[in-house]
Amino acid sequence: MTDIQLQATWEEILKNLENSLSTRVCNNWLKPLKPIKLTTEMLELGAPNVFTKNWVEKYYLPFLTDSCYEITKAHLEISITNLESTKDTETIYPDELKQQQLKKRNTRVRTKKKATSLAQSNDLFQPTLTEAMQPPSEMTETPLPINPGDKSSLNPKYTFESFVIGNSNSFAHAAALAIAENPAKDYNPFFMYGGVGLGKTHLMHAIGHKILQKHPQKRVLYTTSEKFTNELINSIKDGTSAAFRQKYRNIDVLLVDDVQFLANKERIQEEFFHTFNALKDANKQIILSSDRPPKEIKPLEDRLCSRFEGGLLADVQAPDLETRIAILKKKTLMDNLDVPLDVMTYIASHIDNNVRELEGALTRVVAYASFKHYPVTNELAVDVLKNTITKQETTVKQVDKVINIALIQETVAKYFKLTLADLNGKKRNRNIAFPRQIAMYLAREMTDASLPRIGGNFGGRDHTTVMHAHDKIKKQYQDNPKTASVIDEIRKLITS
Ligand SMILES: Nc1ncnc2c1ncn2[C@@H]1O[C@H](COP(=O)(O)OP(=O)(O)OP(=O)(O)O)[C@@H](O)[C@H]1O
Repeated sequence: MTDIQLQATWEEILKNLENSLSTRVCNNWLKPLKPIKLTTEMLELGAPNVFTKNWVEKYYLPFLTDSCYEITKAHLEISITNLESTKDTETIYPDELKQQQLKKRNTRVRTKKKATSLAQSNDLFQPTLTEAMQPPSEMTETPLPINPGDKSSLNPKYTFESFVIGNSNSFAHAAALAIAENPAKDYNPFFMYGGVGLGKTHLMHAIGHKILQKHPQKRVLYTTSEKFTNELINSIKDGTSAAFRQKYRNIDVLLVDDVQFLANKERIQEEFFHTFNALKDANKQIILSSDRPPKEIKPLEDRLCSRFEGGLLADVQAPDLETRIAILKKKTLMDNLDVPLDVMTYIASHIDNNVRELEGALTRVVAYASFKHYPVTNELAVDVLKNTITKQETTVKQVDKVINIALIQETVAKYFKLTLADLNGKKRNRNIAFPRQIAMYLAREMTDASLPRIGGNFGGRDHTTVMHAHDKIKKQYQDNPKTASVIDEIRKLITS
């Protein structure tokens, strides 16, 4: 049989496998195999590494045998050879491999125990371990190894183009872009932190995409600290630590989300520390995210904490009103949804500290409208979201008028002929700072919103800034008739 015939037969076998296995499994595990020899008795395949060989033998051999029969109508024995040079592997992990060979028979029992005791040392491991004992899951497994240019760990929707920049995330965005342009140059590691649903994951993926656009041969892997943990436990269980290390140390850009889950997991932290060092020493880019800064991840080994802090830290805060509206506008544009601006303003002014929830609210309103064949209106949004939006955030001063921070900001901005961006922005000149303080004062007086919530709506400002503005304007209202009449006039506009 010629090489071309061999290749064509193998391709037929592969194509036929797609009827019984998912594309992802075929792509990750079976397509990397190379046909070496086909006789009437056997098919010899080459695996790129020992891990793939073991994995395919363990889980996919019956599928291969069946598919071979369907194509060749012969009962072939499948033999898989590890194509990776043993010499090279030994240079990298001599101890691991020797140990593996020596302990081959006992490994399974002992490593299973080891994984179990690891798991028992921390409750958080319990579901993780259960998961680890399962056959490969398409959702949790990442391919081994990572191929150059492989984008499969990245969400195609999370790009720089779909990310809205505002005061709350401009620093993190600028840093992310700089790193994407020049990976492993100035900011390594890059550590992003901030509350839930504020765009950290989105930015991480955007970096990955951009790097691959510029350098299509780079190996980029996005993962979470939980996945890292699962894979490590799996590798201990299966005696494949060498393959685990090879995977994680043989990439150009490692993006690890939610590293706060490393807290309290000593053994995982140790492995992560070595992975981190290996990549850093090889001048590879590391990007991390967490819901809190490194110092607040506890307990976290000091050496790991100091490494996390050794690069660039960037916090991502809750977006201000303008950014929230812009995010909704972008989403409607991208998803081709027809939503009036006042509906977006209503949603954005009520859901202010989680973009995921903000997008969810928009989706619910649009879905409900389309399901019922209603037009998307403010009344509909109020109705659909009535259980999501707590009454605390708004005060109904008149029977049919809802007064909220957004309305106050819009009215004040209009009165002083400013843009919302100015009112909520960073500029401090008196013709902007004074209206801003009036708006903060009115927000405090006319709604039940808390000081931090008001501050968050004014470009992510601190509650003490709101307190100061409120006290100052309150005093002026009492002492200065001109200021008092301006405020009364604005108040009337708001309630009218
Ligand atoms: N500035 C933004 N522009 C566009 N979309 C955004 C922005 N910020 C967040 N999102 C969207 O909000 C959703 C949640 O963002 P993401 O998952 O990145 O948050 P996160 O900070 O990683 O949260 P978590 O800590 O829960 O993982 C995503 O759909 C993301 O695309």
